[in-house]
Amino acid sequence: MAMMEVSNPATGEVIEVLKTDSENEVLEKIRRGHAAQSDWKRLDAHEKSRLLKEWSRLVEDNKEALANIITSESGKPIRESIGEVAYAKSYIDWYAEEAKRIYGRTIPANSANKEILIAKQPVGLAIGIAPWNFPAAMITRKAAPALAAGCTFIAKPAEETPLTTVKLVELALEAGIPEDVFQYINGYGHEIGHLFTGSELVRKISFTGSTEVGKKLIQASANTVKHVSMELGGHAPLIVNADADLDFAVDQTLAAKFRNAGQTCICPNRVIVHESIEAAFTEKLREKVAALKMGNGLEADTDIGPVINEEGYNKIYNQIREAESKGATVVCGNAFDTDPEKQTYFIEPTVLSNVSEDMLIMQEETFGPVIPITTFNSIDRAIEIANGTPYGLAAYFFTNDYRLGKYLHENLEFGVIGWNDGAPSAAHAPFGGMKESGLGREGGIEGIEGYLETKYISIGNHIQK
Ligand SMILES: NC(=O)c1ccc[n+]([C@@H]2O[C@H](COP(=O)([O-])OP(=O)(O)OC[C@H]3O[C@@H](n4cnc5c(N)ncnc54)[C@H](O)[C@@H]3O)[C@@H](O)[C@H]2O)c1
Ligand SMILES: N[C@@H](CC=O)C(=O)O
Repeated sequence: MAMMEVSNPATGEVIEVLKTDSENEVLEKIRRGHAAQSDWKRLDAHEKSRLLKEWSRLVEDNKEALANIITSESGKPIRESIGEVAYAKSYIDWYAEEAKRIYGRTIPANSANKEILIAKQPVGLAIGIAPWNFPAAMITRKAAPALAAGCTFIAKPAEETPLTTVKLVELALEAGIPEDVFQYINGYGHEIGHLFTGSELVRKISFTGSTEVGKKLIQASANTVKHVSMELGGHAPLIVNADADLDFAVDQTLAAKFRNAGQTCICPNRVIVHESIEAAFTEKLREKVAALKMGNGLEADTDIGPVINEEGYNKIYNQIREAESKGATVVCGNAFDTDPEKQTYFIEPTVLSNVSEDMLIMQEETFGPVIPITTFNSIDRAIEIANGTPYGLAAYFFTNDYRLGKYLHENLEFGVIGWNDGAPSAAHAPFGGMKESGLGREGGIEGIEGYLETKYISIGNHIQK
């Protein structure tokens, strides 16, 4: 029997040892999820809605416990984990309502004795594969619309953070959602992924994670032509124009960048500031960044926790060192506190200036607490830098000029835009990326569409008077 150790990235302590599902157990859960599909699909929409609302109530009642689990297994500061539970719950609340709003329509036919009706049906068993950086919200953002649409659902959490999913599923079952309707599978994605993509019983894969794994899943899903939605990596630009409200832009940059120690898919990774305000912006940012407290997320005053693991740490470390070797200036930070024996990896929040586009940090997703600052002197140049990436998830800009804002919005190739807003995510809005950042949208009315088939019936031979 294979076991999986879950440890706290801030202390290295093992929190729990979980059994992983064997190949047969994975296939059995898929079979059970598929078998439960027809009853769940038939359950009336108001009852599905009620069950989701009950799940939401239990999540609220258990928010401290859930937040503690999130912080213990991911290292995220506890304040942020409380925020993540509220964010995760907001998806359940939204889709509890949307369950009752899966509408069809009628189309005028091209003959008097015909009628065309359009209906929506659940796609079938869906598997939701989630990353470690938002272990609660990335599960509810998939499970809630799937269940609301009438799909049975299996959650596959990241190997670093399975305990949040275990608790969320326990609460869902306590709420009355039948156990074969909502299951989880525990295991290493690269070992069991082929069982999901290879099964004809799985009709949809909803994945959030790296672009590299997302591409593999799209390819492997082609054989059985599954529905896929892909929320993949990002490399968000943040543009600050000369007319921006500087203090506001600095505060929003700080909040957007250092959430979860910079390990958020929509964290600004490339700060592009008008050359006339670079010195003032950088100095204000330096002051605030230097005041952030790094430490164990379970301590209430921690602002920045550790990065998740050695691989993440090495990537960030190399990006900083490579930028320095090519002439970047360290404005603040650049200290490392690691204990490879305990597997704890802390990186002090760092700001780099004099950054150029040939540096790795401007080309690869960072997923860490580092802000590289570069400058522009014309808005088209800022757009060129911003769009110069295969990623297209989120972009931010700060300007009070309406016409400029509209121009930026039209020309930035990103699915989520924050205009004078460093926190654009919301359960009621369609989150997702362009280019290599993904396919499909999660949240909003769009977020349930990916779990629905569109079917039409053309009815002929009406009685003619
Ligand atoms: N676009 C978004 O909404 C969004 C949100 C959060 C994170 N992310 C991205 O996620 C990445 C960080 O998360 P990560 O390191 O956990 O990503 P990852 O791709 O390594 O893993 C994500 C999940 O995929 C599973 N997995 C890995 N290989 C698999 C395979 N071959 N088949 C099936 N499943 C497999 C893992 O077990 C994990 O559950 C970053 O690139 C980040 O930008 C994107
Ligand atoms: N931070 C994202 C998720 C990706 O990391 C969100 O705001 O939903």
